[in-house]
Amino acid sequence: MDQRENQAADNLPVSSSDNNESEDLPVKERCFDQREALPGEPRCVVCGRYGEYICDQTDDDICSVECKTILLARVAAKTKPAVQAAKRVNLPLGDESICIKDTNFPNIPTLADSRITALRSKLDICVKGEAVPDPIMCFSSCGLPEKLVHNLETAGYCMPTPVQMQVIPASMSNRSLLVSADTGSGKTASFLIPIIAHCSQVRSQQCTGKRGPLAIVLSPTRELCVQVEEQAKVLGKGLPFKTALVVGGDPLAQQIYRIENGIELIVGTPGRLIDLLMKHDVDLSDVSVFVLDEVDCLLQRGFRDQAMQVFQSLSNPQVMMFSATLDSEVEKMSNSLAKTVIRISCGNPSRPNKSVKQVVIWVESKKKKQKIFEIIKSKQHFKPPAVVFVSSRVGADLLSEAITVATGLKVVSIHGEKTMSERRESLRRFLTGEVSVVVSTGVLGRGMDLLKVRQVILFDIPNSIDEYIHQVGRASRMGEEGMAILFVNEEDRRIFKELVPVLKTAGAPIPRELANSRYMAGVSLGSERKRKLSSRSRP
Ligand SMILES: Nc1ncnc2c1ncn2[C@@H]1O[C@H](COP(=O)(O)OP(=O)(O)OP(=O)(O)O)[C@@H](O)[C@H]1O
Repeated sequence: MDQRENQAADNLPVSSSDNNESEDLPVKERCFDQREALPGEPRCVVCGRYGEYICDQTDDDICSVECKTILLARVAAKTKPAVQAAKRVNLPLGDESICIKDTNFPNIPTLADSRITALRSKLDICVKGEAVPDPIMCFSSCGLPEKLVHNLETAGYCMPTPVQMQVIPASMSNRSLLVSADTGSGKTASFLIPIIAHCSQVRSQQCTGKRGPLAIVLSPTRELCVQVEEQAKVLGKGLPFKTALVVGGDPLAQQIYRIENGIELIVGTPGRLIDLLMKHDVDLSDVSVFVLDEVDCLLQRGFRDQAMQVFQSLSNPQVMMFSATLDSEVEKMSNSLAKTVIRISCGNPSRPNKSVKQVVIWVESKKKKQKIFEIIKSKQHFKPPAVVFVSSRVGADLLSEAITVATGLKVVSIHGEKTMSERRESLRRFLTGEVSVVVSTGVLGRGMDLLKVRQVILFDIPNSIDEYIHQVGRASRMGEEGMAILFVNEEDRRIFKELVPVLKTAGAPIPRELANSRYMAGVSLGSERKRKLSSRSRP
C-alpha cells in the first residue's frame, strides 16, 4: 500500500513522519476492521469496503492488509503458470513456514511474530502447544491445490474464517489438534480442506493403482455424516478425491462396494463403521488422518468404545478433534488419542453463539402446546423456517401432527426411529422450503448446517448445557442473527444452575419464576437482583 497511508503491508505499523492523526492509527489488518464505503469514496477492489489504502504494487484501492494479501495472491495466481501452484502442494507437510512465508509468492506480505500474536488476539484465536504454525490470511497462500482454491471460491468462501485460518496450517503440518470454536464458525471446512489437499497430493504422487482410504471422519449422527460428505464432495470436485458414506440405515453392501472401488475419505458413524470393519476386511493401513467431529459427543459413553475401536484399527494417524463444546474431561481423553496435541480455541466456545438472541418463556408443561401454536400463528413472532426441539421420538411425531392441525402448516418430524429414507426425505422437504417447521429430537441438534434457519424453539430443554448450546446454535450460521425461544418450567430444574448463568452472560431476561425458583438456591443472579432487593428495602 502506498500513500493514502503510504505503508506496505509488511512494514507495519504506519510511519509517524507526518503528524497526521490517521497515520498514527495502525493499518487495518482484517477487512472486517474496515468500515463500509460512503457514497463517492473509493472502494476496496476485493471486498467493497472503504478503500482507505492504495496497493503499492497494483495501484488498486484496498481496505486492509488482508485484502492486499488476497489481491496479490490473485494477481500472482493469474500471472504464474499452474505448475507453480502444483509445486506448492508438494512442499513437505512438516514445513511450518508453508503458510504465510511462502517462497513461491514472495510478494505476499509476511507478518512478524508480534503481529501474529496481535492478529490471533484480534481474531479471538488462542493456541496452546509447541511451535504452532502461523495462521493463514487467505486460502491461496497455503499451498492448496489450485482446483481446491477454485472450488472454495465457487462455494463462496472468499476468505478463511478465523478457525480455518489457524486450523488449516496446523493441520497441514501434520499436527494433531483439539479445536473448539463457536457453532456455525466453519469448523467442517477447516478439517475438510487439509484432508482434500492431503489426499490429492498422495494420489498425484502415487505409482500403484491401490486406492484404499486415506482419511476417516467420524460424526455422531447420520444426518451430520451426510452433510459432511456432501461438503467434501463439493470442495473436492475435479480432484482425485472420492468419498464413501458409512452410516446405518443404508445397505452395507453398497457401502462396501464403494470402498472396494477406491476412495480417499470415509465419513461415517461409529456404530456402522465398526459393523463394516467386523464384517468386512477393509484395508485401513493408508489412513493417516482421523477426525472426530463433535468429539465431546463421540467420547461420551455410548460412542466412546466404538470410536476408540476405530482409532485402534489405525496406525498412528494424525488426530483432529472438533466441537463447539469441550471440557477438561474431553481434553484429558484427547491425550490418549494423540501424544502432542495443539489446542486451538476460537471465539467463545462453550457458550451459546452471540448472534442468537435467547428468549426464555416460563410455561407449564400442559400449556406448552398452546404456547407454541400462538407463536407459530403470530406473524410477529414466527420466523420460518424454524426447528422445534423436543426430548422424545413420540413427542416429535405428536407435536408435528398437533402443529399441523392447529396452524394448517406443513410440518415434518425427524428422529432416530424413522428410517434413513424417511429422515432424508423430511430433511429435504425442510431444506427446500416445502415445509417450514421441522420437529426434531437431538438428531438435528449438533452440527447441522440448516442455512436458512433463524429460529429454533426448544419446546423441551435438553438434558445438558452443552446440548443446549448446540441446539441454540442451529439458529445462526457465520454470525447471522437468529433467535432461540426456550420453554422452561420447574420440571427442567436439573439444568437451572447451569442455564441461568449462561442466560445472564448473554444478557437474556430471566423470568421471575426461574429467578425465584427454590432450585436456584445458591446461584448468584448478579448485581441486577441485588439492586432490586436493596431498592425494595429502602423506606
Ligand atoms: N470461509 C468461509 N466463507 C464463507 N462461508 C463459509 C466459510 N467456511 C464455512 N462457511 C459456511 O459457514 C457455515 C457454517 O459452517 P460449519 O457448518 O462448518 O460450522 P461449524 O463450525 O461446524 O458449526 P457447528 O458447531 O454448528 O457444527 C456453512 O454454511 C459453511 O458452508
